[in-house]
Amino acid sequence: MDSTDVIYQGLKDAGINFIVSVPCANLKKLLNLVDEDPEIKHIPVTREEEGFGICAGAYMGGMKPAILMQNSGLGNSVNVLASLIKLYNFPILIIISHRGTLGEGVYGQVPMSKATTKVFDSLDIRYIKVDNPNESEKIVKQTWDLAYISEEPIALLFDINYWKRSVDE
Ligand SMILES: O=C(O)C(=O)CS(=O)(=O)O
Repeated sequence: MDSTDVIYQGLKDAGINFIVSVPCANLKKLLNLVDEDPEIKHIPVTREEEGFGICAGAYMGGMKPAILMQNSGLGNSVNVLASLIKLYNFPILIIISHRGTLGEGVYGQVPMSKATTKVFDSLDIRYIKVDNPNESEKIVKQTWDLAYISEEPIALLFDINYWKRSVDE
């Protein structure tokens, strides 16, 4: 198991069965695991705001939704998060590849990196920075469970160095 496998296992433990995604290089393996899983309906989308709307509909249809995205897409999602997801209390597990953090090589990733937590704070959306892959499976499951009972979206932030860390076997 590596740092991606434990996130995937947490999604399975949580019973997440509907996932939308906008790709990021750091999510490549997770996207493949999700796409190959017959128990998960995977919908790749072109913009994160579209994905949040689809997750809302899936939840109303009885599914347990998550979105896999890069933090840069949070900028595309402010209105849908405020005016639909938060307003009508949709639980969504938000798995974020947090780019622009230590080790980032792409300058264009820096502005949204600094804005990410401020945007979540302004929207009153809880977020958890996950640094230790050994805790990821439990955190992913518990975060969905908390999102579900509190009827709200909750984000997990995985920075650039997270994906380089190993899991204690
Ligand atoms: O591939 C990605 O994850 C990107 O966002 C493009 S780049 O910022 O890595 O160039």
